[in-house]
Amino acid sequence: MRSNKVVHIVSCHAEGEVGDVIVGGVAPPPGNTLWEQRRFIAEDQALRNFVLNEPRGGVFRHINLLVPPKDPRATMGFIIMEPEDTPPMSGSNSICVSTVLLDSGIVPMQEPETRMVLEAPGGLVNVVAECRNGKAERITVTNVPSFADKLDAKLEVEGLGTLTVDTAYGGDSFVITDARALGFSVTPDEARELAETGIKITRAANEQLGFTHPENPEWDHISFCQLTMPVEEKDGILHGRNTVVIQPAKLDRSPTGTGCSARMAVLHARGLMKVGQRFSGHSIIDSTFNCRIVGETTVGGRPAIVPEISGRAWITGTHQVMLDPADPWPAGYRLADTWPRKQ
Ligand SMILES: O=C(O)[C@H]1NCC[C@@H]1O
Repeated sequence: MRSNKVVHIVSCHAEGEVGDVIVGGVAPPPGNTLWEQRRFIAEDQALRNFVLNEPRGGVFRHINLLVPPKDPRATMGFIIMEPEDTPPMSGSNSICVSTVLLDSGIVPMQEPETRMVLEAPGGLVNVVAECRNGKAERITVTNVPSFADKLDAKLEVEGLGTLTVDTAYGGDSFVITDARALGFSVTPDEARELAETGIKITRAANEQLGFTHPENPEWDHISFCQLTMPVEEKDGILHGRNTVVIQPAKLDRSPTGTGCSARMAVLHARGLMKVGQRFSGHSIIDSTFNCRIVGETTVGGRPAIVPEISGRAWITGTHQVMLDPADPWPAGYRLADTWPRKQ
């Protein structure tokens, strides 16, 4: 066996969505801020291609790179690599990162509760981990401020007609629309069609509505389409099933922490959710994130909420990803059978 590169990865998933964590073998990328380091990773593509492309990765995979924090309040920084994007923040990935940091002993665990601050490219997030018998059993993340952008916008989508949609930011940018109006009930048998429909909606939303984060103009597109089932109230808690379509055309297996944050921002903007109220987001595989609005704030002068998301993650393995110097595909490859062109 020979290799001129070894990347050490602890694999993990949060409520079904893969969020592997690089714990060694990669030097911190250049940059004075986490955002500049994120930009380097996104533009350079070398690490992204090495770990995400086949034969080492695949379209189902998200990988997080641990980096020393730039902000002295944070214990650790992390840069999220999704199949096509290198986003400001991610709910499932932040839950995986927290779990790997604690369960693998990188950050000392305190039972029954460990608190830490993590630095994502999109800002600081507070983490409270419920820990028992050496395992971080539940991770609660106070997400970055989230806000509704456009409510009840009209969107023309080829083959679907005129849809009514909302756009919102919850650590990443969303177009949100009613799944039932499109004939879906968000069940696993619909997965392929949901993914193809969501990608069409995201493309149309980027062409017709657009999005620019008011305090970070570099985040200037809509990343995801969230297809939602109606909200129902049970015992004072709002419940909502959804699926989130990730570029190039895959569904989030988790209820999507940034998506639940964006949805709560929309509910709050409509007066349908107040500070302190709880929302349970349910995914296409019936996993759950317990969410809450913990406060109100502003982003670039517009009303915003401070969302909390809570879920569980489990380590699935460890890997040493290597490169044989004779491998003819050192950057790997993508084929459109599983990895369609980004739209
Ligand atoms: O939970 C989330 O926010 C994410 N899951 C994968 C894609 C999103 O970043």
